Amino acid sequence: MECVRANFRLTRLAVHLTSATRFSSVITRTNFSGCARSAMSSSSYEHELRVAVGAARLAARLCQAVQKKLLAKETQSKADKSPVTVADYGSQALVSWALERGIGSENFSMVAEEDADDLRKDDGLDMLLRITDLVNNAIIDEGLESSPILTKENVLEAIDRGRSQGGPVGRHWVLDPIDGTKGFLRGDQYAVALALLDEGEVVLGVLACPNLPLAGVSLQTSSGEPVGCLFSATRGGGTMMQSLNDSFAPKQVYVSDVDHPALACFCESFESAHSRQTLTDQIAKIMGVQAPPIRIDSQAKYGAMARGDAVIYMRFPHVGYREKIWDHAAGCIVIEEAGGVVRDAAGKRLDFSKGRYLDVEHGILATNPKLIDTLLTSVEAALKVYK
Ligand SMILES: Nc1ncnc2c1ncn2[C@@H]1O[C@H](COP(=O)(O)O)[C@@H](OP(=O)(O)O)[C@H]1O
Ligand SMILES: [Mg+2]
Ligand SMILES: [Mg+2]
Ligand SMILES: [Mg+2]
Repeated sequence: MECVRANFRLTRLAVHLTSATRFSSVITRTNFSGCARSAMSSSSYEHELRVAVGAARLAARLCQAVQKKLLAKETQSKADKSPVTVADYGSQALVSWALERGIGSENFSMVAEEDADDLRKDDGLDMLLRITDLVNNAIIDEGLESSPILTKENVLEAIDRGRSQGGPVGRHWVLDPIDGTKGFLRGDQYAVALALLDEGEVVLGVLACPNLPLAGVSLQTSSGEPVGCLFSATRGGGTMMQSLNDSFAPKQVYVSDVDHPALACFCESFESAHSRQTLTDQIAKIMGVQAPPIRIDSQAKYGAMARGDAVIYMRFPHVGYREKIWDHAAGCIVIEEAGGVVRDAAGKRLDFSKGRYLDVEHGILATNPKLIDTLLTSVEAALKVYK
């Protein structure tokens, strides 16, 4: 395994900095004139990137504060039985607030995982008050305002700005305020995942991963290592990684160029309910992958892969599950701009333009261009047996 790790390191090529990627965590209050807007719609998305990084970072700080002392009463069970915490809601409210402040409210559209329905009920009031406190404190701690500015009604509105249906026309922000809520509750990996869709294409993605080791994840990852990574990508601009607390400057990252399956390892969900791990074991076996999988929660996997920690990503939900765009949009561009390939099991690119859902054939795969054909052939062979 150590030899595999050494191989990963070799794939981390030259570090380079660009002015576009020297991010500031400050969120600017900007009202764009029509003229500024058309200049802004150039392909660089520099301003949007700066605002998105600031928003994701602000939300990640709230999540970190909550994860340290989460109480049982601060978690709800949604209609589909999945968990949602004060941090999921707080993160969504903060990102919504920060995006609107930085980008402007005209034509603002956001497709986000959470909504405020349960918080509007009588028994949601305690939780709403706690979220309102958390959000205001995060804004004050960041020095963005000097006193609380959001009422509980403002918080409800900010959360519910995420109800957009997305689609192929115009711009839509895509937010998973905490991806990997189960990992978050366990004290493991999670990510604040934010992407921008422009005319149906993902053009920007940010993944804030507060618990991801800076030095990389592997089967031997130990506790006590420095953690907290932020990945960001714009279409055509590459993928950058920096530390969440700014202790080192952004550097460009690349997927592994390992071209032999025997030297590759794959990553997948920690939760076996989220992906068919017996199927992925079979695919790995057919392919000739020898290392056991690295199992971690959330799109932190996409970030880890983008910097070469793992060579392959596989996700095969159980029959009947429909993927959502916020679970993959940011991760997908982070991998593609690091030189990787993301496909469904039929070899098609993921289409984020169809609304809130992401319809994929069987599952989602990612690897480098050298291994994608072998991976797809192995998937096809395994699916014939384990459909
Ligand atoms: N039965 C299921 N099958 C596949 N994915 C599921 C699932 N139930 C929940 N998920 C999704 O899996 C995401 C976590 O991904 P991972 O398995 O990579 O950690 C969850 O995101 P949230 O935690 O944002 O709800 C959720 O959207
Ligand atoms: Mg969820
Ligand atoms: Mg998610
Ligand atoms: Mg979530």
